[in-house]
Amino acid sequence: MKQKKTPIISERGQRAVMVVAGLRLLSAILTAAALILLGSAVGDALVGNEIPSGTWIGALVLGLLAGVCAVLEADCAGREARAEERRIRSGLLATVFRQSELPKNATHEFTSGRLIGMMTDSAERVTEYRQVYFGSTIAAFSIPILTLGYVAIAIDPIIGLGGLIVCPLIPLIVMGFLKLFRKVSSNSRAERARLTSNYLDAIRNLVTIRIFGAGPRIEKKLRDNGEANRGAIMKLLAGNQIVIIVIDGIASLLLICWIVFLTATRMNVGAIDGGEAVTVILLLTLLLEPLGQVAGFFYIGMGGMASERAIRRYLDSQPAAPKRVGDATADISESAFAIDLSGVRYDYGRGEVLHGIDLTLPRGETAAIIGPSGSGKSTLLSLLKGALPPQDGTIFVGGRDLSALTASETRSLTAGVSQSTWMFTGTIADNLRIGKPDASEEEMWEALKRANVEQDVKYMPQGLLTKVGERASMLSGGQAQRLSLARALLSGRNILLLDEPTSHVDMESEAKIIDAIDDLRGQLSILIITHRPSMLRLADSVWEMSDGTLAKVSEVAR
Ligand SMILES: Nc1ncnc2c1ncn2[C@@H]1O[C@H](COP(=O)(O)OP(=O)(O)OP(=O)(O)O)[C@@H](O)[C@H]1O
Repeated sequence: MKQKKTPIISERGQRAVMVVAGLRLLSAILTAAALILLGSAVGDALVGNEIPSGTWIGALVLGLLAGVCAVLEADCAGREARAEERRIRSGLLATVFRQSELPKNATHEFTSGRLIGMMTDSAERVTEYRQVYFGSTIAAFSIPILTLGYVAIAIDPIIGLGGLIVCPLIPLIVMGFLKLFRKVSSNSRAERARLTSNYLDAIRNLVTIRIFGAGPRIEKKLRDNGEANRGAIMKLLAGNQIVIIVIDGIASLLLICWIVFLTATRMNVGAIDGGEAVTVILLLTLLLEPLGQVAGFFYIGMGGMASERAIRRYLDSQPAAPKRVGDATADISESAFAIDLSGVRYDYGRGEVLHGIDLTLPRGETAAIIGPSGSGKSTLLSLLKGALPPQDGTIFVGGRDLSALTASETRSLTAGVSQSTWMFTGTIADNLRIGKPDASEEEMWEALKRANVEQDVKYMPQGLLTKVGERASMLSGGQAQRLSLARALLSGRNILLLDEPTSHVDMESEAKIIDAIDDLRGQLSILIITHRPSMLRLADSVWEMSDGTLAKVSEVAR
């Protein structure tokens, strides 16, 4: 059975396409009516008849109405294009957020750079193509057929049918060019996507690039990418120009000559009179409607179709939106355990890395996991955080079975601090409110106090409104970690997952973080991954991960 394609454009958007097509058609019909009136007026003038007084006014009114339709078409197309663009972007963003993790593999088709390109450039191209171009193109290609049909019925069948015979020529030429330029067009898109990805990579790794003095090399690479992109665009534009010259210059000239030849011949044999001949010649303007669309086809059409295919491929490769999305923060049923794992296994696809993990963290207690690098600690934490989907064994967090939850529900069960904190460019308050959007100032100060960073913020020039800089460049590593802890506390979740929170900070900051966690003990359930012996004294139980297996090594009776 053929799989149903994921719709990129909403139902409303699809209806808008039909409205745009309808308005373009209506505008053409009104123009045709005005031209027919004018043609008959010329016919009357040619034989010396009096021109009916309403003719000019009628033609004027019809022309004005055609203009109004054209304006409405442009307005509807533009408005709906922007609305669809917003919808596509937020749909893509929601899909990205639903992913358990962002692609790490550079060979993955949808790298971060590609996703950014998709949400910006591609979303715009799709809507420009669908909402603005597609409807008017459908109409533009039907207008010559309707016009020639009218000519065949109302004026002369030979001219009408003779014109209809050559009509398919234009789509055939377009399809020929389409084949010819497909590769040029896809090359241009590939180069653009490569450039976006490489720029993003360079920006993300600025510090590393600087440390290793790799600036000139990266700069040269980006320059080469930019040059390749420019070359690809120039080739595309050159192709577009060729198409415009061929279609406009040759096809339209041939069509005009052919219709004029038929009209003159029929007038010669007396099949039509002068007025009818003039009407056919005036209607020629409508026969050239599709030619106007052809020029856009290679830029808007091909780019839009390819972007649509890429977005669909991305959406189809991602899990569908969950049916139910609940806020699972309510925690914590009657379960005695904040975390309860039994027989948990995990395989990234290259062999098992967790071999049947059993772990219990009683509510209100603190557990620490130690173990060498690569033994599986982060994998275990990723499962608990909902960054990896459960595979084998049972995982209960806050009394909830993770196999029955969506990734976002799982994520909402816990809060955490990781090795290096991500801060948004904004104020301290902005960053805290990620944890609780409606947090009051009092709540924020309380969280800062609990995270042992209240004094630091008080001494900052603008307190909560102090800007942290890009990637928290105005804060010390230790302050960023404690702010991250405050953010986790503000979220109100009562299970904390701490992934080596002191690994990148100095001893003074480490002491402050340890003090903060010490004060939280008993109030929250805390799981800490750590290499630091100083943190172990916080733990009620210490577990050791070794090559994918976990064993309890000590327990403090309190
Ligand atoms: N995304 C991934 N894809 C494939 N294998 C992975 C991935 N992440 C981790 N691994 C592998 O899983 C194993 C456990 O890695 P993990 O990061 O969980 O160890 P860790 O104990 O947290 O190490 P560290 O202390 O260095 O962070 C390693 O062999 C690692 O190579």
